[in-house]
Amino acid sequence: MTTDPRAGLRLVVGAAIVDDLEHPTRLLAARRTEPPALAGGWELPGGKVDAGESPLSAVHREVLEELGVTIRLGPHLPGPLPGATWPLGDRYEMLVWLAEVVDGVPAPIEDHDEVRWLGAAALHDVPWLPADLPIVDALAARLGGAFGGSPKP
Ligand SMILES: Nc1nc2c([nH]c(=O)n2[C@H]2C[C@H](O)[C@@H](COP(=O)(O)OP(=O)(O)OP(=O)(O)O)O2)c(=O)[nH]1
Repeated sequence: MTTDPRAGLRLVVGAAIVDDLEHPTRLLAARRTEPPALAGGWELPGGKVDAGESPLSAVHREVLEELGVTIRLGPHLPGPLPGATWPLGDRYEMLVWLAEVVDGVPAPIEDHDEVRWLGAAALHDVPWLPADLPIVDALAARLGGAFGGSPKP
């Protein structure tokens, strides 16, 4: 018998908020304040899907709670796991959508102390949480190089 090493991962949802879904030039990054082990790391706004909640409801709820904005979702940014999710360590997997703001101005209301719009040249200027690095690289590729890619070794 085989066991799926990813079975039982808790689902997290994340929004890759860009300035314009049709013509993206900047990505919104948010700096975490909690827990201490992750504080100071930059991430996509989002969070855990609550019991009985749909992933769609969860991503809208989390972004509104954290940044005070309403978003419109674009396509998924598919990850490598079976559900097109991205691995976040060995406890979580994250479903990511591209998104844009339709109401409000993003502010670090809850769980973050800074938000920043990153253009192509600055995409890797912030210390992303380790699990987010491949996601940021995929965003760069997906968006046609508008954001640039990882620095070449
Ligand atoms: N939201 C989010 N979480 C991420 C990212 N990258 C990453 O490793 N994580 C981790 C951090 C956490 O361990 C976990 C998500 O939990 P969270 O703390 O954001 O969830 P939440 O807002 O529902 O928090 P809580 O109410 O349970 O405290 O995934 C990311 O880009 N966005």
